[in-house]
Amino acid sequence: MMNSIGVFGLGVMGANLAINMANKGEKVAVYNYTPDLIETFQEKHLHENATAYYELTRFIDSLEKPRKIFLMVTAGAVVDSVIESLFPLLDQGDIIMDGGNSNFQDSNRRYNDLKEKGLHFIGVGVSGGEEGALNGPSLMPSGDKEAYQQVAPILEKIAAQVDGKACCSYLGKEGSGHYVKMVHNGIEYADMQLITEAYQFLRERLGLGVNEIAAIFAEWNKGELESYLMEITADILTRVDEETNQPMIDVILDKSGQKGTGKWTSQNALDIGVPLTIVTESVFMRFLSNVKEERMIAEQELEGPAPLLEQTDKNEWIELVRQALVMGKISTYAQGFYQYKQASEQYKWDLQLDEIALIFRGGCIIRAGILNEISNAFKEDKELSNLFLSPYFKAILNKNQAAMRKVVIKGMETGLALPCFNASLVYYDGYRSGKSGANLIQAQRDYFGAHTFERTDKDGHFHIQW
Ligand SMILES: NC(=O)C1=CN([C@@H]2O[C@H](COP(=O)(O)OP(=O)(O)OC[C@H]3O[C@@H](n4cnc5c(N)ncnc54)[C@H](OP(=O)(O)O)[C@@H]3O)[C@@H](O)[C@H]2O)C=CC1
Ligand SMILES: O=C(CO)[C@H](O)[C@H](O)COP(=O)(O)O
Repeated sequence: MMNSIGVFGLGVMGANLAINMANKGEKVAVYNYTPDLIETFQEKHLHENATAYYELTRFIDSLEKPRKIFLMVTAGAVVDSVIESLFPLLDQGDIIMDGGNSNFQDSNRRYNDLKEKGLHFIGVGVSGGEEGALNGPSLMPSGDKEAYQQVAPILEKIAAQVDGKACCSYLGKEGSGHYVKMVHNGIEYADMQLITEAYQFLRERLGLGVNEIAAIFAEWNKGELESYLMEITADILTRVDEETNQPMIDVILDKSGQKGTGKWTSQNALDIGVPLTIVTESVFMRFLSNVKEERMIAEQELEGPAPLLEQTDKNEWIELVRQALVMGKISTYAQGFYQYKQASEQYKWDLQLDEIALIFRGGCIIRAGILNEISNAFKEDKELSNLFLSPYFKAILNKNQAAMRKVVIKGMETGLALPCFNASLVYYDGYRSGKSGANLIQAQRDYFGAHTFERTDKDGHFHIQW
């Protein structure tokens, strides 16, 4: 019997996706560039529906036509070299899916190159980590719709399911699926940083212990802040290091890694003219975290205010921080979904924002209760530009902005950097200002560079001798 799909790449994600497919009844062929991971797969994941191949030709020949091959390899040049190795073995109409965190511009190129050669390329954003890959990830596929329809029964079956709906939908042409995944990761960075800022405020300014904070986060996770990241953070804070008996969080070095998708999201926001300040601050904070040695010196050299809040009602501050976190989260999604809207218009992708929010509800790292409301907001008003203006979110922001101000001011007064909380508030105040300061910018530009300006009282572009 022929295999219905082939998985190329048996690292963390590929092996688990292959087993997910096998568990759902697909006959899966698996292959890896080096034999070690094939052996590991056979030892760890023996499955009646999964067959491992050590030779690429046999792997390809075992697949039903049109062949469906799911690549789960390191993003970047590796994807091109794998496609090159596959190309001579494939026939017209075969379908290559790339599930890695590929740059959407690479996916645009691969889509067009393969189309010219008579092959289909489907970029599939995958989120959910190891556990999601095995039990149901969020999948963000794009490419030719007809090609997608041929793989849809498999992808929609292996994806997470929420309220009877698969967390997998055709998103649009070219590399739009990888674009959606990229911005997903940007939101992920910002959400992680916002939770971290809430944690730092509670720990370093209110003086709460990790177990108290774990309990607070677990409680918050039952309400407006319900999300996977909130849930795992509460869990992380309860973990004790077996070697030192200290909270695990206190023995982890405060230098953050990153693979680049957050940075790409910010770079693209600059390219297409979107104010993505919260994600960008979170990327910058990861960079700043990495100069640990310099920060340790600066801590001794540079002055700041007394760090702890005195004579304070802790419960009142805990609630203020919760409200600030809700506002930060809404602001992050507002900016991220605004980026989707702008990208969709500029790249002519016709992204459906309500659908994107739906497929993020299960399987992925940013899954959160708020996504139902985000989907509703864009479903109710297809022209909605910014979530801030939807009735549901407007009401929350009008209520929570006062709390955000108090937390941000207290952070500044006590010398605690809260870049993402601060960026949320700056964005909120900037967005709700009918009058910006850009008239002065325009005057300056015209003064030094004769760049012209528009007037408030008549049409046209004007330049004056200053
Ligand atoms: N880990 C996660 O949580 C998530 C990861 N992703 C993305 O999925 C992709 C895979 O990630 P993950 O499984 O974690 O990574 P791993 O490092 O576990 O696996 C990488 C895979 O790529 C293969 N590979 C590396 N170099 C080459 C090469 N030159 N030619 C052919 N194959 C090669 C490896 O094979 P070999 O051992 O033979 O080198 C291995 O199968 C990445 O793009 C990642 O960004 C997406 C969502 C979540
Ligand atoms: O795509 C993912 C989750 O959605 C990966 O876990 C990704 O590696 C996370 O990004 P980074 O390593 O840059 O923090």
